[in-house]
Amino acid sequence: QETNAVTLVDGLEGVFGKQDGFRRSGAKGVCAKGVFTGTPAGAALSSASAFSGKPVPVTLRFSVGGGNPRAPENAKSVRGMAVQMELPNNEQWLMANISTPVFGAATPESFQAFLDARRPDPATGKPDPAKIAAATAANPDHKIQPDFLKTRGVPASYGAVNYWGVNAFKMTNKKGKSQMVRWVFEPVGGEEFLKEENVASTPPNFLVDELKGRVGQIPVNFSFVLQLAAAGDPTNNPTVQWPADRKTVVAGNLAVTSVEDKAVCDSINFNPLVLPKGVEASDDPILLARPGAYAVSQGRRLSK
Ligand code: HEM
Repeated sequence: QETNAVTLVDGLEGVFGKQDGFRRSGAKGVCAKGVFTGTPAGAALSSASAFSGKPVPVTLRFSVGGGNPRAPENAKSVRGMAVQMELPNNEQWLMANISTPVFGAATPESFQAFLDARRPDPATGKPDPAKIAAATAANPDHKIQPDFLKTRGVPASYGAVNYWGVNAFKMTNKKGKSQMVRWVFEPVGGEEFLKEENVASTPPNFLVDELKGRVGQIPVNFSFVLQLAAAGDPTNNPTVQWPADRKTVVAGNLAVTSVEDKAVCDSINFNPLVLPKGVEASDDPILLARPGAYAVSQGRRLSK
């Protein structure tokens, strides 16, 4: 069977159920506003106006990975931060970043197999462990993201965890020089995780109030860090990290300034291929599969 935008969203609905009105992934979340300010080091890599040094208004959406609108937040699951920058000349830069440096599958076909194996068995209402084991054996890339999550705690705040872009992108500067990059938003105050002994007693819905409190009390800032590929680093596999010693550049700062009503984000589809001049997609098949699936999900959630 062919894998496409519809089969992928059907796969998400198969795992999480049809949750009318909610995103088919990142279903549980909260909207926010902020300001992005680029650095000269960013401008040296990309001609994008985001790096002009002038403050850029942004709409943000923080979320919990997956299609469950009631997902518990005291769990070692994926957190998301989606970003919509409003740039001059009607340009936008949209991103949807996650709290792991890798994705759960290397290709759309492998992600389809990951989802299909986790669809609950109608007889038991639960996924069949044998099907999951068979899918993992056939697709060893399924192990990489869960293995990473096991090495981390439960994020203590939407405002204090790293958010990686995961997919590779191409940046081109004013001189026409191009460089493949990956990015990560790193909280300026460092990452914060719940103490193991406090996880069980932490309420399953603490993240929105925590973020409101944090934004009201302290600056909530992230550094926007670019990792520069060297020759031969793969740009088409979101489960393979580049070596940790690759050069990094602080290309900007993101300040989260307010928490907003859900409605502010409902109409936004954080299509990661809406890019400004100076930034282009890589050949990563997962990246290229995302816009179609997001559009199918958006159509379904806005119509029902
Ligand atoms: C083929 C692979 C993927 C598929 C099929 C997929 C599918 C989806 C869908 C259907 C949505 C809901 C969109 C909406 O209703 O507006 C979504 C949201 C999201 N995805 Fe993906 N995704 C994929 C890969 C990724 C990757 C690689 C990342 C991270 C780099 C990512 C991060 C996110 C985030 C953070 C959200 C929530 C965005 C928001 O707040 O609106 N996804 N994804």
